[in-house]
Amino acid sequence: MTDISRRKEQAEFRGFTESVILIEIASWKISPSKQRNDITMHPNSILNATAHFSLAHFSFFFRFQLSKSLREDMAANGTGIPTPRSPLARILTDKKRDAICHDDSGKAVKAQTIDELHSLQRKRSAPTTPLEGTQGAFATVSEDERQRQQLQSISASLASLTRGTGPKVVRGDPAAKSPQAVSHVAHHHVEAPTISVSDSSLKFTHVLYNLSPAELYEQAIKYEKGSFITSSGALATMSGAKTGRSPRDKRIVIDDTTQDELWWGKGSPNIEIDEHTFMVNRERAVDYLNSLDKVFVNDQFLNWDPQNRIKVRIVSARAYHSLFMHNMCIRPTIEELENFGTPDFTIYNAGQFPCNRYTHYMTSSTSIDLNLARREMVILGTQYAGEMKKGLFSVMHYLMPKRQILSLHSGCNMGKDGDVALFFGLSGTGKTTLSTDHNRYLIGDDEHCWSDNGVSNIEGGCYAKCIDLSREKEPDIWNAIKFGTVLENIVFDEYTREVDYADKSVTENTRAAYPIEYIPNAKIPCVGPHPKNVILLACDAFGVLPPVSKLSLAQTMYHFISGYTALVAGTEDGIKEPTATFSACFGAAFIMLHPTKYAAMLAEKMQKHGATGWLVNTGWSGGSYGTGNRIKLAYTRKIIDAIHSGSLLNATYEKTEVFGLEIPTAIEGVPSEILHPENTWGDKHAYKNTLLKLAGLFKNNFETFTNYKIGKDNKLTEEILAAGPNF
Ligand SMILES: Nc1ncnc2c1ncn2[C@@H]1O[C@H](COP(=O)(O)OP(=O)(O)O)[C@@H](O)[C@H]1O
Ligand SMILES: C=C(OP(=O)(O)O)C(=O)O
Ligand SMILES: [Ca+2]
Ligand SMILES: [Mn+2]
Repeated sequence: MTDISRRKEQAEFRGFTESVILIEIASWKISPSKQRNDITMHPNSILNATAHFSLAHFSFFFRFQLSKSLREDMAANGTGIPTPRSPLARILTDKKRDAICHDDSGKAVKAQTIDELHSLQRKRSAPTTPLEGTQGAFATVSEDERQRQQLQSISASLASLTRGTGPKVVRGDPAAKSPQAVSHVAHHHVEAPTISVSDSSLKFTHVLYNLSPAELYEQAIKYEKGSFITSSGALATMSGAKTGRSPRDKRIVIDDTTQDELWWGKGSPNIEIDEHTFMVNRERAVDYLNSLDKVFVNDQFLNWDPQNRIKVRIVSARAYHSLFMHNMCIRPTIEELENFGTPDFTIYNAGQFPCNRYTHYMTSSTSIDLNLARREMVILGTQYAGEMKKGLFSVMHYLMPKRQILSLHSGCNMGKDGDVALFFGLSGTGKTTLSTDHNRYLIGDDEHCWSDNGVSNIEGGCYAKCIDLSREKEPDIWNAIKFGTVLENIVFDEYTREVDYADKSVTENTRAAYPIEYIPNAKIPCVGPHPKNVILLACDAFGVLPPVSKLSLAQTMYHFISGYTALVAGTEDGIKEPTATFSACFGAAFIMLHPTKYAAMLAEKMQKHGATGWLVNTGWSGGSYGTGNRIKLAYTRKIIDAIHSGSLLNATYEKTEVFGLEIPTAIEGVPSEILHPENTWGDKHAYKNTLLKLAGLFKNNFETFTNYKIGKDNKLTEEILAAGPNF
């Protein structure tokens, strides 16, 4: 049914119900009834009440229910006249005061005014830790003092670095004029600046600190255009002009330390800016945020490994951003929040405000700037929330390797026997889909750390692609899209608020961000033992990589450093060719050090813990994009099952030409003929040409890495160089 005809039908249906009820009410009015005395509410009152509702247009469902039962009744008694009985609950009238109805069913509410009545609705949260005992830094301070310190810390975050003082901050929504908020005003400013400084120093910045999802929903719906509640309870939002990340606008401050430590130059995601430019953008963001009525502040954690937890503060202007990060970072308990102290890293998200293109190094109106020395990130000119998530991931790619911990752009899950699998892959290759597995515990879908103690998730939530999402194929993700979940850039039915996941009108990159515990078999805390399987996912739109191959350690390293995937050319007209992407470590956009540093750590850990590497093609089979088809998700899941169970380790293998990949001859639940891609191609000549073409692309890409040594071992370096395609 088209949208227009559906709406027309809905309108007609409403019109129909409306006329039915008017007829019904009219017939009630004229029908004499013996039992009239028993009807405790005069039908005229019903008439008046209903007519009133009808005019107000609020009572659609009420009226629908009423008219439906009346229609059923008329059909049942065959008279066309409803049996005069009240469809509503009985209300007893006072016999003595005839014809006057009053409700004496309950006690009167203890309130003199409507405002007083409404003040009863919300009970104060009982958040505070008992002050006695060993509760950390704040154990000896009063609740007032603790709140003062917290506001001072936020004021310090928001301070202009040229004016020397922080803004005056006050807790709470400026729209809610509660006496408590006013009392904070008097006590909690940082310093009293004189009027000569500037008008901005006279103004208060209201801080909405770690709001709950319900509060953030209210903020979003009240103040942010494009915020709606969908039929499943998720919050639909729009990210504005940018519906994906802007890697070319990412900038890293180059200083004496980062100059030597980071990966710069060809292939690197790190484009430099100087310290001064960072400060210019930081000031721009801070001034913008302080000019607003209110800002959102989230204090949260990264990394479930308690020894390597990072405290992050996110200052943003939108409830959307605050709820997104609430879902994506680890949520502190009330006690943890009270003892939060100073953050290790701060994001200033002024995404609605552009950067100034007259500023040095700026090539567009968008800038995402990272300053590792200051431990700060500034976002200007993009509201896409994924920038915050992946920006923090970049930070972890710097901080963790310094502690000998490997940071991984991978999904991760664990079987009932404690067998852990990692799923590496670029965007859209299946990390989220395949790590979310009903038969296994989900540790995380995107960002992990591998330390001497095992694996830990960096995040507290998942960020799933929603395009063409179906309940049947991905039930756990489908069911996670409920109250609390942020749905970005999706399209929904105006009336029913049902999401149309097939609709790409806004973007193909529609997303859902939800807390990890929305997945029923999430492993909380999100940590696990050392991985047994390392699965490299490539969505090969050329259709020449096998659905699965077993890799040697050298091959695993070769493919890890290559980081290949091929995306379909997209929906644009005329472009038929798949486009190969090589992204070192399956996440070149986020790594900070040279790829070989991560590769060396991965090799060492895989060797030490005896993990097996696998290459899984979640892309095309039977021809390239345009001729063949994407490998069925059900088959990929069977392949992954066989890896997890260990049965694939013992399969019979044959070696492919060119890439030298070991491919199994049979897997339970997967048609054997698809396991060798050549079998699925009608045109064998085309297959060979495409295979050679892809091999050439691999070779070209790897040239940049041929001069590097991987780890301390010359032997491994040579093996890795030999592990690429041979032709
Ligand atoms: N054979 C397959 N294996 C994995 N994903 C598939 C397959 N076929 C289709 N898909 C779709 O591809 C997308 C993979 O995206 P996702 O798991 O979010 O990737 P990532 O987390 O790596 O960015 C999902 O929309 C999924 O439904
Ligand atoms: C959020 C992202 O991750 P992924 O697509 O890998 O899930 C991203 O790349 O912007
Ligand atoms: Ca609260
Ligand atoms: Mn993902």
